Amino acid sequence: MTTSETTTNADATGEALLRTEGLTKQFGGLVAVDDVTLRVESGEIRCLIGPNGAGKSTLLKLLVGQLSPSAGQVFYRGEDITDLSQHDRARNGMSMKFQVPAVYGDLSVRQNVHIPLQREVDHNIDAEIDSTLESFGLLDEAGTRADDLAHGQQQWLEIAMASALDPDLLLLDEPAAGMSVQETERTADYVHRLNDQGVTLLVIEHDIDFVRAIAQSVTVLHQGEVFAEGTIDEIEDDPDVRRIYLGEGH
Ligand SMILES: Nc1ncnc2c1ncn2[C@@H]1O[C@H](COP(=O)(O)OP(=O)(O)OP(=O)(O)O)[C@@H](O)[C@H]1O
Repeated sequence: MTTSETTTNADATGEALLRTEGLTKQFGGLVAVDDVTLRVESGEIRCLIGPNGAGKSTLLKLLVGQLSPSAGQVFYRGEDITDLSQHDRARNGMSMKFQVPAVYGDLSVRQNVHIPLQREVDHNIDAEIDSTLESFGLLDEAGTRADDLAHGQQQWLEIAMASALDPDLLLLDEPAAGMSVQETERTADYVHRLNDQGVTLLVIEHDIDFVRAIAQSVTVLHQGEVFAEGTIDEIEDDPDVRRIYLGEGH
């Protein structure tokens, strides 16, 4: 098993941006997330990998407040946010893009990006939408119905929506799923640019080339537990990690 001290960006108080303590989620008799204690440091790009059913999506939903844990706590900037709603977590700077694209298919690309921004009392909202669309290569598609976008563009639209409110922490569930090599590379560029702008990212991904392109550190989940942590090289060289992936087809 690998452990590493590759991430040392904790803030001046030594506090991680996001931290969990013994986080656990049971569905009936199934323990989907099992006693997970994890730190995500401010400024890092962390990838969360693991075989199918390892508990990755469930863990992200616990972090963002879409699910309540059976046990354990979530801390954000040192504050216990376990009982905060998803909305309140978003107001504190956490944002998430889910695995299944959740754009509003009947609305235009522009209207979709307007949704997260509509509470803003900013007179420059049109300029803000334009700039967000431009950042994700979608300005020419502003008037297109979201349902009529290509799959990759829908994924980018969702990342655009999740990043429209300038989150400090962005959680992405398989942002490159179903993308071509070129689209995946572009998604990696977007992730890097968001990170350069100060966004901390926690990304679930199966595509190891994408993980290699973006991850500064990697956490491996297996059967709901943290199985290994380290750099991508350490993780790929870890015989125990290789073993749990054998026969998984990833
Ligand atoms: N709402 C739910 N009710 C019951 N069981 C669930 C629920 N959500 C997830 N599970 C189960 O919890 C386990 C972990 O699922 P989860 O989707 O978190 O895994 P994952 O690592 O994201 O998998 P994948 O890589 O296939 O997306 C699985 O056995 C899954 O069937």
